[in-house]
Amino acid sequence: MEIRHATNPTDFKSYTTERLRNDFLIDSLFVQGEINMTYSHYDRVVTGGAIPTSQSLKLEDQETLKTDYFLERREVGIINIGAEGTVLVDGQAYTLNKRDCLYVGMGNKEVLFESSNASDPAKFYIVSTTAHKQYPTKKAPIEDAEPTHLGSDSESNKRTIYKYIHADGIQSCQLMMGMTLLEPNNMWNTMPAHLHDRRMEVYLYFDMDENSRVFHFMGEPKETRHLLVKNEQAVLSPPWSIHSGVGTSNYTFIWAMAGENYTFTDMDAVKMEDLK
Ligand SMILES: O=C[C@H](O)[C@@H](O)CC(=O)C(=O)O
Ligand SMILES: [Zn+2]
Repeated sequence: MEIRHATNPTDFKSYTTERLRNDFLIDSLFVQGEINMTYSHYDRVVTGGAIPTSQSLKLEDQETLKTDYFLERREVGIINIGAEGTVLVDGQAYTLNKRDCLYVGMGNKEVLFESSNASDPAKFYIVSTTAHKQYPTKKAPIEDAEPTHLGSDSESNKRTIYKYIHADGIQSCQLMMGMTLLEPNNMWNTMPAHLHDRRMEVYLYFDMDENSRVFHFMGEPKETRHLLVKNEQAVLSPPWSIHSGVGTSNYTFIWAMAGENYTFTDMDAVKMEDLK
């Protein structure tokens, strides 16, 4: 598992493009036949991708976690962004179609990923956080997620936020997870921007063409930077950073949060005049 250390906003000001990408961009999550994970020291969030083909893939990394099994002291949210697949949780099978979410609680010893068709595999996006008690394993298709309609055509940010794992949905210790779908011809997310110094966040951008890019904006409001993000790449957002993006064409993204509180609406809006 790759380790990403935390940084502070003062040092961040001097970072080059290369340093920004090394620290905050997760550029190869999804590789056929592999499970790839990145461990961030922001709230100890593990971000991963798994594309099982002919063989199943197992959620594990004892060497990094030094626990007997992955979910000994953790919980995990899984969203399939590929074709149909199955997650086996201690032998219990959960079939996930594209955009279905599965929460697996602390204490489950074995989590296996499988694709229904090796030539058209599932793509499991994984976000795991530390946990202190077991909540029930639960599956939710996007239809069961709570929708919030935001934005407008005139601002090019008309979109729907679907919350899967949150206070009024699938219960967890600290993980919050959902998906934001932009309406066709709408390219902006999360603008006006916000902060929540109580929680870090991870964005996964997907459903993009090979040559499309998202300009993802980060940094303190008065000191912004950007990352060029391709299809199926993720960005780690420090608690002190804005997290907003604009695409060269349409895209979808999954957001996940962890930290001090469990209040989705706890966001400090950034005034346009304060953005630099
Ligand atoms: O803290 C919450 C997260 O940044 C996202 O939910 C924002 C988002 O999906 C959007 O505005 O489209
Ligand atoms: Zn946010």
